[in-house]
Amino acid sequence: MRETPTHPKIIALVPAAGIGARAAIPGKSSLPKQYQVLAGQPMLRHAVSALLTDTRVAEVRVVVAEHDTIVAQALAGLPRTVWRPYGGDTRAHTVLNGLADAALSPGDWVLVHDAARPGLPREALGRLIDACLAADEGGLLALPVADTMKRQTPPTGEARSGRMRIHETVDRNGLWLAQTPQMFRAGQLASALKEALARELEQGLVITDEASAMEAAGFSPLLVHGSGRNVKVTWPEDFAWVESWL
Ligand SMILES: Nc1ccn([C@@H]2O[C@H](COP(=O)(O)OP(=O)(O)OP(=O)(O)O)[C@@H](O)[C@H]2O)c(=O)n1
Ligand SMILES: C[C@](O)(CO)[C@H](O)COP(=O)(O)O
Repeated sequence: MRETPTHPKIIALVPAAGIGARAAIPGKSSLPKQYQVLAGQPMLRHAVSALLTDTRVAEVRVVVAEHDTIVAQALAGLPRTVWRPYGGDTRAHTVLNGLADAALSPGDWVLVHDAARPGLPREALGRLIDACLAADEGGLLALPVADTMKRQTPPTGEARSGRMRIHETVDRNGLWLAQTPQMFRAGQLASALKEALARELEQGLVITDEASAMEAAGFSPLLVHGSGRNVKVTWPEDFAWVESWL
């Protein structure tokens, strides 16, 4: 990476190399969920378009699976948008590959956003950028937990199988649900992800988002109020209700 210039730029990076296993209907072959059409457009196009609504975002870089043949059509004509076939085995690998490929200075900001969150409102994106720039610290969109929280027994297992029982009620006070975008300095994020991936192998550290890698590296990312519309399409039934208000 180059030296940090006086005015760091802000780019967005969209990991879009997943297969959407949980969103697939058993026994039916389907496109990865990011290419499913919602309100006339592929979900990925909605997610990228949402990022482009803030003119401070200089570029959106989409990282897709190596043999992806759909992305060019899905994103055709969008300004300030490029895509690369460097998807990895996990989301963290995909993000790290995307960072390595981008010509970024360590001090540039990167907004990592799921392809599977097509409903990001412009105001929520703006809130995150404003908060991180003002504090000069990384952060993420998130929502305080609104429901009563239960922990299941047995502790591992398919939560949707219907064979789980309650082990205990968990105090929701102070708990948040992490969303994306998650905004960090490029240099710090790349180092944190590399370190976290090494520890994942050696110590079983779990990294499901960029913030978990940053936390493991000793940072305490800002929690910025997200939006109920910024949900992640995860299960088959999510497509219909997310589409209904896109
Ligand atoms: N190896 C991977 C895995 C996930 N992702 C991306 O990470 C985002 C959030 O992940 P998730 O919702 O878990 O997507 P999938 O991994 O596709 O879903 P599933 O776990 O159900 O297979 C998505 O934009 C997905 O495409 C990625 O780029 N590379
Ligand atoms: C990054 C993320 O969307 C934050 O909620 C999430 O951690 C990634 O999705 P996964 O379903 O846990 O793989």
